[in-house]
Amino acid sequence: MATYTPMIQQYLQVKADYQDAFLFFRLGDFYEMFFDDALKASVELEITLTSREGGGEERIPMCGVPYHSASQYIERLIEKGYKVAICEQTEDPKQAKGVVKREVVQLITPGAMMEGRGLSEKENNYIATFSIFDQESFGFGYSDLTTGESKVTLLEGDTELLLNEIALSGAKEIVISATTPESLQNKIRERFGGTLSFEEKEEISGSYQHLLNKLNDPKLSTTIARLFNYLYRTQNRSLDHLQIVAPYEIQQFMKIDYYSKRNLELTETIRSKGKKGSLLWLLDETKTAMGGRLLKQWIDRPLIQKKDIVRRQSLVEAFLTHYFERQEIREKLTEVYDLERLAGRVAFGNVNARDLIQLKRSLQQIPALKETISQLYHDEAERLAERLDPCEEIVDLLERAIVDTPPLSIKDGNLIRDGYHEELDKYRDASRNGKTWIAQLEKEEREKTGIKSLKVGYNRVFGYYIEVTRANLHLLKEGQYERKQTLTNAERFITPALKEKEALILQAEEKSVELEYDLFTEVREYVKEYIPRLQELAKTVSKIDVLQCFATVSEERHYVKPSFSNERVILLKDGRHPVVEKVMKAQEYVPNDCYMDREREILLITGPNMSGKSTYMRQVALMAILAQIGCFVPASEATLPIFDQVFTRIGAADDLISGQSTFMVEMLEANNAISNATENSLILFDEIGRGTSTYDGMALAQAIIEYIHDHIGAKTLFSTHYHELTILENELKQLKNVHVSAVEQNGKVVFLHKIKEGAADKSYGIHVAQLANLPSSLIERANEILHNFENQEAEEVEQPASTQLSLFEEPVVKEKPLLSSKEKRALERIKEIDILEMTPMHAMNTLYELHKALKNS
Ligand SMILES: Nc1ncnc2c1ncn2[C@@H]1O[C@H](COP(=O)(O)OP(=O)(O)OP(=O)(O)O)[C@@H](O)[C@H]1O
Repeated sequence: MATYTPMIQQYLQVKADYQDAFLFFRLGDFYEMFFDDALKASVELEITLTSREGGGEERIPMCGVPYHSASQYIERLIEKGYKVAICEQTEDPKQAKGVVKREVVQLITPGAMMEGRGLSEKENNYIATFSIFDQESFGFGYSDLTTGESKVTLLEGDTELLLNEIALSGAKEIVISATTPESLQNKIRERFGGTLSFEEKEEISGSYQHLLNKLNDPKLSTTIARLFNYLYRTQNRSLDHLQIVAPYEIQQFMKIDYYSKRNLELTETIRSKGKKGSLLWLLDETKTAMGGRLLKQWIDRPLIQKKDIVRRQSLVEAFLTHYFERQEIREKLTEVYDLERLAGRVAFGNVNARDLIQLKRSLQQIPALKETISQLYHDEAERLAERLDPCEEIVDLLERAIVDTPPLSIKDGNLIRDGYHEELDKYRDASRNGKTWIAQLEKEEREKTGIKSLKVGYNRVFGYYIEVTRANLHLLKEGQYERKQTLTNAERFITPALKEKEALILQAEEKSVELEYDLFTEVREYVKEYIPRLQELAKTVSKIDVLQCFATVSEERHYVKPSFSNERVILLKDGRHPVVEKVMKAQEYVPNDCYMDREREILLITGPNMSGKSTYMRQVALMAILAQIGCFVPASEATLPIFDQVFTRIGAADDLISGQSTFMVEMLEANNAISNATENSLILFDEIGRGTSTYDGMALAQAIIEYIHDHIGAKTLFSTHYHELTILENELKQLKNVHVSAVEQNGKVVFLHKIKEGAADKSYGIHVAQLANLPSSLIERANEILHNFENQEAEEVEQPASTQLSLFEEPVVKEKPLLSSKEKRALERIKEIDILEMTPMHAMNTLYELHKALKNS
């Protein structure tokens, strides 16, 4: 084995504990990386790879980043899903015997970071954990280190339920025990690509025991303890901002599985995976980062208790009907900084004076906010107003202590106000007096020497000096000043008195900078005591923000307050798809009604491609979700049941990740809906069965519809291309046909996007293909084939037809060659020939022509 230098040995020792992270090893002004870390980091960060001697036989690969700009490199690695261990010198090099002691002071990971580009201000940054109690019982929890929130629940069900919760949380990192089955670990990696981290310690530590007070099941406590142990171990600092852990039950909320959530594009679009184009994007009229995060949480978990929904609705109404107050509230909210994350940074110790000024400004908005909310004259709103805590003590302290525009750095002074601290004022006086003395000196020396251009200057190396230009040097007496530095055009001098003052000034300045830092830390510690109050305030402010946001969107987009039916009735008049409506120009969107009750549990939707079937189905689901998060809905009148669950099978864009065939995913999702839906659920099935052969698909589609009809009774919107299925209306009492209308004008299809009763009479697929500009010869050919199919069908119908489609027997399809138009013309010609009237020559010629025509067909 190579005998490395002591420093490299130290590196290897530290690195051994952080195998899965890049080790940023502090050497002077750089963080250096060695060996494999260096090879990998030089590629990932596009930095130069060098090497150094390290005692071994070969040179050691090395690369490094400057200490002062390290954060941007760290962020880049974290964004790519890596972890970074920060290893600092932990003793003064002057006192070190041998190699300076170094330790990892913080592990930065995708789920545990306090600042940086990877953090989106309107999104939580969750780190999750789970414990496996037995095959069908799991503990699942998650925290946001930036805000200090944590939640935990017990899940009774199979691993799919667990995977679904993980997916819904959107966690960037999952902390698990190394004993977690390999297959489950792989599934998590495949499906979510999040970083996995390991922590074995489940014992509850005293440092956070008090945060578990609300957890009445030890399983909940041990689950979240694993996560806290990981955070305490890797962060190595105060986590005083962690809040009391909130238990939750998934049954308290509308259940929308991860895939349905994606299909409905609730928080991101399927294609771009971005927020733009999602329901969240449409709704986001929040003014604060905290409000933005809460909005996303509300969309992720719609309510199912009528009283809770109605409470939100009535607040939204109060905000909506008070236009001017709402505008004022919105204005005030714009001035409110991210109190939640700020509280986290105060605890973490990385808050600066500018943050504190922003905290002060935010808190200064609270009294006016309180006042305006009281003017809504609404009981619930009044309760919100009462909970707004202006934390006057902090405002007062910050007002007295910190200057209005402090610098970014907290180590260079100029942060603390005059008059805040006597000793600091003394130092400042000393320094100011010294400077006045120097200004005075300049004046006196000019008079004394008669040199008008004589000046007193300062630089870091020589301190204060008197500068005289070369041309004026002759005016100085011999030995008047002590020569210090010669420049091309001037000489610089000092005097003992100047140096004496300089010492006083510099000493005072140094002392005041030190003192300012201490005072700032004191202020920060004081603010730390207020973290729980700030967090409470943040919660109330974010709630107000989301409620005003609902009111704003509802007003701007003309939404109505839905009422809730205990009779499981859906009545939507002039319903619109909120997002499609927004991206379309005004008035272009065609509103549609939807009526469903106990007699109309299933709507079978037919209509041409592109006519708006999916849009219609989605708009019903989105309205249900909007209603259950407490927002108003895009319709002129709306009554809805409270749905316990929403299931969808729409589109196929998202199936690639799981590595299953589209059809398999389609069936898995259908199964998921069928086995979990109740009569209080909403099911959207968009062209189920399309992924297999026509007859298979049709058979499955029909069987699924029958099953839902006979055994579940969930409200179901089922769109299909199989016109044959429309006869089901005759047999299934609660199924009704509706269609999206289209008309044909001059051989082209015009979509009306209007939902009408009854089945569509025609499919317009080829017209749509024409719209998509497929070659005209191809379109012509498709029309021909269609024509043939239709003739063929007509012939088949002439045979005795069964009233129901035969589902499980292979239907008899006559083998018939399909003829091209040329062939058809040739046949027609043969039919028309009167052979008896032909000469042999004429017959030969005709045969030749027919052969020629058919040869190229
Ligand atoms: N009510 C409406 N008003 C105006 N435009 C609409 C409406 N509904 C849908 N559209 C427009 O029609 C397009 C096609 O809609 P959608 O995807 O819902 O059709 P589809 O019938 O489900 O089609 P396919 O059968 O091919 O999946 C949408 O992108 C939208 O631009």
